[in-house]
Amino acid sequence: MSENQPPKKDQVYADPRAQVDAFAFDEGVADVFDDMIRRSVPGYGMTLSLLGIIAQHYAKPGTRIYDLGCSLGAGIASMGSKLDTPDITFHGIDNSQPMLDRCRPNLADVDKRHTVELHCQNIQDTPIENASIVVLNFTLQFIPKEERHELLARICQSLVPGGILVLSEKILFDDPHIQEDLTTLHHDFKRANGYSDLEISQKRSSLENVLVPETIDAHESRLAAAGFARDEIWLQCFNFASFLAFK
Ligand SMILES: C[S@@+](CC[C@H](N)C(=O)[O-])C[C@H]1O[C@@H](n2cnc3c(N)ncnc32)[C@H](O)[C@@H]1O
Ligand SMILES: O=C(O)C(=O)C[C@]1(C(=O)O)C=C[C@@H](O)C=C1
Repeated sequence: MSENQPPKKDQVYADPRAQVDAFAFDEGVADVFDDMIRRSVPGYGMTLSLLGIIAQHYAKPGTRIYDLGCSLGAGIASMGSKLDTPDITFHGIDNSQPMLDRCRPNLADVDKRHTVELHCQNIQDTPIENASIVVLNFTLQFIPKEERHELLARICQSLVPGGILVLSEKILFDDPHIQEDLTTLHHDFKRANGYSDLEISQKRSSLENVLVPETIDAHESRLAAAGFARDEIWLQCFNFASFLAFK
């Protein structure tokens, strides 16, 4: 993602002899993360580019925009590089130092227009205030299920009137046939992007109990319980969906 270096290819799960450990956002993953997420999440590029348009609509002068689980800064770059709203401060939060170490160089354009603060922190401990936009782009799925409500309730309380949450997640389906088919289509997408069957199955094992997806109903019930007045899915690609939630 850095403008100066060619993207590094994700081969984290390509070695047949390697032990498959629980998935972690460590140096090895951070080093190839842009390639990994683009080849793994259908609609990721579209999610990012439309996030820029969403930000132009909902950002309010004198407020903050939070990207919780900002990784390499792709969300902040997409929102901030064209945003003209004055007096915006971006807050990028991630608890992976290897991610944040590689983040700032990707924000050169945003840095010219807005203040950007990066914090290495658990998003569950991050004070959130005066927010017009909060983004959880494929991050809530890594928070223990029973702790998700509290985070969303805090986010809702922090939003200024007219503020929004963008929540993107891998999702589950109640119907086992649909679950099976959309999982197969997701794996077909990965194969079409050059991943081998071994890489797909090793990554699947490593994400087991680390990335815990839920159904659309479960997300929408939690958003309502957390205080959001309404929400809608604005993008879905196979088993990945993004919600817009309004205070
Ligand atoms: C799938 S990545 C997010 C991708 C990124 N939002 C994007 O759009 O490119 C999930 C990120 O959330 C971070 N993360 C997971 N749990 C976290 C937590 N409890 N606190 C802070 N960051 C967390 C990980 O380190 C990782 O960088
Ligand atoms: O590869 C998968 O199966 C995924 O679920 C993709 C996913 C994600 O949704 O966060 C999983 C881990 C990495 O962070 C990148 C992408």
